[in-house]
Amino acid sequence: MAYDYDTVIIGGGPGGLAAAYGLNDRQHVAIVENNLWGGTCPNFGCDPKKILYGVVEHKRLAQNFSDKGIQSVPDIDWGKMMAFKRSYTDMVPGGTKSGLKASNIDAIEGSATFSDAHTITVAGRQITADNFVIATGAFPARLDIPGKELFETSNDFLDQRVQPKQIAIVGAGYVATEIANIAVTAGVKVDLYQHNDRILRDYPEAFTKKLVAILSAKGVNFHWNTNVTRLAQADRGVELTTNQGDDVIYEHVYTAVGRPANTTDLKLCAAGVNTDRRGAIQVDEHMRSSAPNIYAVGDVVSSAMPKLTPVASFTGRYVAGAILGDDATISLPPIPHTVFAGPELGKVGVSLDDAAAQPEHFTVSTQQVGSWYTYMRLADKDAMVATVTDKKSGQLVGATVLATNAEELVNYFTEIIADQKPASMLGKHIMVYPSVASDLGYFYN
Ligand SMILES: Cc1cc2nc3c(=O)[nH]c(=O)nc-3n(C[C@H](O)[C@H](O)[C@H](O)COP(=O)(O)OP(=O)(O)OC[C@H]3O[C@@H](n4cnc5c(N)ncnc54)[C@H](O)[C@@H]3O)c2cc1C
Ligand SMILES: NC(=O)c1ccc[n+]([C@@H]2O[C@H](COP(=O)([O-])OP(=O)(O)OC[C@H]3O[C@@H](n4cnc5c(N)ncnc54)[C@H](O)[C@@H]3O)[C@@H](O)[C@H]2O)c1
Repeated sequence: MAYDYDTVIIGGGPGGLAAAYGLNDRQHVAIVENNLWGGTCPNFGCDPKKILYGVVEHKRLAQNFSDKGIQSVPDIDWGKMMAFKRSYTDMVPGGTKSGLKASNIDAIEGSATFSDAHTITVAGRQITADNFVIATGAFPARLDIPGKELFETSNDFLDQRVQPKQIAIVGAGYVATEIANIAVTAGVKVDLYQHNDRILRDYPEAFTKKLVAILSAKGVNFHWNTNVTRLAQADRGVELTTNQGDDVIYEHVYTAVGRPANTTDLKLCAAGVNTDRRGAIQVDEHMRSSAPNIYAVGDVVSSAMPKLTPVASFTGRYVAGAILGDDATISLPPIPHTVFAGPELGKVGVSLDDAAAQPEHFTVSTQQVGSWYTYMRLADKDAMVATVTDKKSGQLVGATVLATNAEELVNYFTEIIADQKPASMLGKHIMVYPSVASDLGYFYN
């Protein structure tokens, strides 16, 4: 049977785009998007977040140097900071769409729903394809409480035109920590409500406790072991009630309690695509769903794979190869993570908790590096680095870093771990001195 396309991709974010650009040389390809071309990362995620982060980091660094030659700490002009962000984000959807056009990929606008495994409907038009790739990402969850429609999301925060005086954030994961840091550094009063007593549960507690102390010193007011039970519209904002008896009015209350897969409107059952109980698409080791011609990539997938842009792109490229006939199963390289929280907290490979639980296999070395030259000159007294080495092979297998520019050090560690180099190779090359890379040798010698 002749289909309209060889492959149609649903979702124009990093995962979908990587799949489309992996196929367009060899196949007739279309991609469907129901919001902004480019998806979450460049429009509502990583990129705008890091633009705002770059601005507020100047204030944090100036504060660190306030008794070291910097005479006045700058104020942040929120409106100009947001305009700077928009000077980037405003270009993203148009630029993405023209790139698709130039590459002969049909860019179709509207929401896709399946009517069978080879047919979708978009804006009333039926489109058929031999293969589909679902790359619809994730959406911000809201607690199921009275007034939940009053929650705003990280999308709203990243496009907040006027500087608020006082906001509440619910949750203490990646999104909450990063927007709390941007807001508080810019001069907003921030209350953060967390249902248990820690932030960033996937990071070691010794590191997250330090980060909590740093964020508290900046002014973030943590409400631990507190459940938000109700939101209500008030004259001057939103009234937030908790099980601890708090009753406070905020200009904005942001939800940051996780991002479930975005599948509710796809009518997946019509195509025979199975999901887990949270709606994420189940795939095999070829990223293929329960319908053999339908694949899934990126944040929409049900798996332990981290929900990050480079992972979405990696899985998109992998699926393009699988559709073109490569039958190798997917194998992910070590995946680095970083929370941009002023300073950064990053990690890669074997976690400190897993290493500590297997002392016969791993050596953990934790170093307070605030007095090292690199961090001393950045006035980063809290800097801390832990490495995990495999006892038998001597290879570096994991690292966790809390420091200014941690993401750069984590990237170096990622290369060394991915290349399966012995830890003793760290620092064997000549690096620019002084730099983050020129410290590598010190972690082992
Ligand atoms: C505030 C924030 C900060 C982040 N920061 C980082 C970071 O620093 N580093 C990092 O690696 N990751 C970060 N992430 C995560 C990153 O943005 C995601 O992992 C990445 O965007 C996932 O890509 P994706 O292609 O799977 O999904 P998405 O980028 O979400 O793209 C999915 C697309 O599908 C579209 N869509 C959905 N349903 C349909 C439908 N039925 N029909 C047509 N189109 C549809 C959506 O509109 C969307 O454009 C951040 C996320 C957030 C929210
Ligand atoms: N720098 C980055 O790489 C970056 C930045 C932002 C987002 N992301 C990605 O987006 C994903 C989603 O981020 P997120 O912060 O929304 O999720 P998250 O999983 O990181 O954090 C969710 C938070 O909500 C809390 N929570 C969960 N259920 C709750 C409930 N019922 N009541 C109250 N609190 C509850 C959790 O304890 C946790 O603190 C991340 O896992 C990450 O993959 C990455």
